[in-house]
Amino acid sequence: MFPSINPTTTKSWASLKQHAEEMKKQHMRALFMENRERFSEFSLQLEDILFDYSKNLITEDTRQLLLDLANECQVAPAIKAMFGGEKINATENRAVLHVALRNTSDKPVMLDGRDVMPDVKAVLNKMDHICRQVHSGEWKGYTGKPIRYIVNIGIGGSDLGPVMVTEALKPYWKEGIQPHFVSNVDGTHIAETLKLVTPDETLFLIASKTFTTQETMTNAHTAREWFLSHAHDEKFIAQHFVALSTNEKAVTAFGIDPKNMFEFWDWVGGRYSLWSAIGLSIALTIGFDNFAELLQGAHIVDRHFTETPFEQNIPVMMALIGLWYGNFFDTATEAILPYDQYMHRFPAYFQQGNMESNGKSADRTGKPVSYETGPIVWGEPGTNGQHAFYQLIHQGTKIVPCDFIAPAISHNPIGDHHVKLLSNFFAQTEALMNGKTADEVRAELKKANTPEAEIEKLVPFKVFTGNRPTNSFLVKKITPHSLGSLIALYEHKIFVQGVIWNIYSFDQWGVELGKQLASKILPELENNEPVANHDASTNGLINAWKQMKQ
Ligand SMILES: O=P(O)(O)OC[C@H]1O[C@@H](O)[C@@H](O)[C@@H](O)[C@@H]1O
Repeated sequence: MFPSINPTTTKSWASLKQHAEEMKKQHMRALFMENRERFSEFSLQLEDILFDYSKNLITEDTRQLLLDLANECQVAPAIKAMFGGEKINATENRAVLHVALRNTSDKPVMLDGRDVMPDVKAVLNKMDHICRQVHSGEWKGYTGKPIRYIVNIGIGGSDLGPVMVTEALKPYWKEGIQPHFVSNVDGTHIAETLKLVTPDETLFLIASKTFTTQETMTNAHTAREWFLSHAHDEKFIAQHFVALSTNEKAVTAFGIDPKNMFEFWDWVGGRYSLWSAIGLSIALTIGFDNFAELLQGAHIVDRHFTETPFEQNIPVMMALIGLWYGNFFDTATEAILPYDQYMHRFPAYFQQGNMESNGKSADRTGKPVSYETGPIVWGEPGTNGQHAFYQLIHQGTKIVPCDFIAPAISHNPIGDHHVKLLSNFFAQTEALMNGKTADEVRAELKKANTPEAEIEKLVPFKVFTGNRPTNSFLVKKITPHSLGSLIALYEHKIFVQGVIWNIYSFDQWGVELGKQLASKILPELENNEPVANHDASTNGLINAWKQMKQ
C-alpha cells in the first residue's frame, strides 16, 4: 500500500502556498503577452481530444511545484496500487478495479492472486449475447412481440452513468429501441415511465449493486406488479426482467432467474460501474459494438494514465490544476460546461463522481483533515448556462474554475448552428481570461456616443476583471470512443486528487445516515399518532404533515 502523507507537510505544499501569493498578483493577460508559446506549452493531446489548460493562473514554476506535490504525495505508487488490485478502498476492504472492466489488452488483472479477466469477459459475452437477441428480435415478450422498450431501474451509480452515456450517444441509438430510466422513489417517476411503455414489449433491467437499495427495490416491485397485472402469469417474468447486480441471493429472492442475472463484483464502485453489467442499458441502446468502443476509449486513457510522465499526463494535470485553486485560492466549486446538448447529464454524472468520491473530511489515518478536499461540482450545457449563471462567473465575487467541453464536429450540422455554438465556446474562455478594462469600457461607450457624464457612471458595472480560470477540451466528435476517453480522464482526475488529499475516494459512508434515519421514520409515518421522539423541528414537520394529508 502507498503511504499516508498529509499533503500540507510536504515541501512543495509550503512552496505552493508562497507561490500562490505571488501568482495572485499576476494577470493571465500579461502571462499570455509575455509568452507567445503558452498555448503549446500548456496543452496536451490524446487521440482526438485536445486539452488546453493554458488559460489558468499558472506559470512553468507553478506546474513544477504541482508536479513536485504529486511526487511527494506518492501518486505514482498509488496508481500502481489501484491497477495492481490492492485493497485501496480500505474502509470497505475492497480493491478498486473498474479499469479491469475496460481492459481490452490481453494482460491479466490480478486480484488476490487470481486473474479477474476471464470473469469480466464472460459477463461481456453474456451482455453481447442478449444485445444480439434483443436487436434481432429473437428475444420475445410474452405475446411474441420483440422488445422495443428498455426500462433501467436503478439509482446513483446504477442510474447516472447509463443515463448520461445513452443521452450523450443518442445519435448511435439502435432503431426501434427506446430506453427509459427510473430512479426516484417518488411514485411519479415510475408512473410516468410506465405510461410510455407496453408490458409485452418492455425489458426491465433492475440495476443495483447491492440489490437492497430502497428506491430501486420499491420501483422494481411496482414494475413487477404492473407487469403481472397485464401478463397474469409469473412464468413470463423471465422474458421481461433481468438483474444487474453483485447479490445473487437477493436477485433470486426477487424472483429473477440467476441465468438472467448479469454479474459484477464488489471491486466495482457504484459511481465507476457504467463499464460493468450496469452498462447493459447502454449496450442495448447503442449496440454492443458501440459499448465495446466506449470501453476501448476508456482503456486508451488508462494506458495514457499509467504510461505517461506526469507533466504530459492529462488526468494528472487536470487534478493538479483543480487542486491549485481549491487549496491555494480557496475556490469551493468547479463548473463543467459541455457545449454539446447530448452531453447535458455529464455535469450531473461527475457531480456524483466527484462529490461522493472526494467529499470527505477524515484522512486515511482517520484524523480530520486540515485542508480543503473535494469541490462542489455543477454545470449545465452551453449556451443555456450563459443566459443563467455566467453573470456570476464573469463578475461575481467568487472564482469558479470552469471546464469547457466542445466537439469540433456536430452530429447535427444544421445551417450555422455549430459555428454559432463554437463561437460562444471560444468567446467565453477568452472573455473570462482577458476581461475588459475600464479604459476599454470607456472607449466602447464613447464609440457608442454615450454622453460623457454617463460614461464614468457606467464604467464600474461594465468592467470585467478577467483572470478567471478555464480548461478547454476540444473533441473531434462525441463518439462512443471519445466519450469513453473523456469519462476515464475525469475518473482518474478524481483518483489523483483523492491520493493527494490523502482520503479514501472509493467509499461513501456519508450517504448512510440519512438512509438509517429514513428507515426509522418510515414506520412512524404509517399511523396517525403524533410523534415526540425527534428534535422540535422534525417533530413539528412530521406532525404538520400528518395534519395536512388528511
Ligand atoms: O447499486 P446500488 O447498490 O443500488 O446503490 C446505488 C447507489 O447508492 C447510493 O447510496 C450510493 O452509495 C451510490 O454510490 C450507489 O451507486
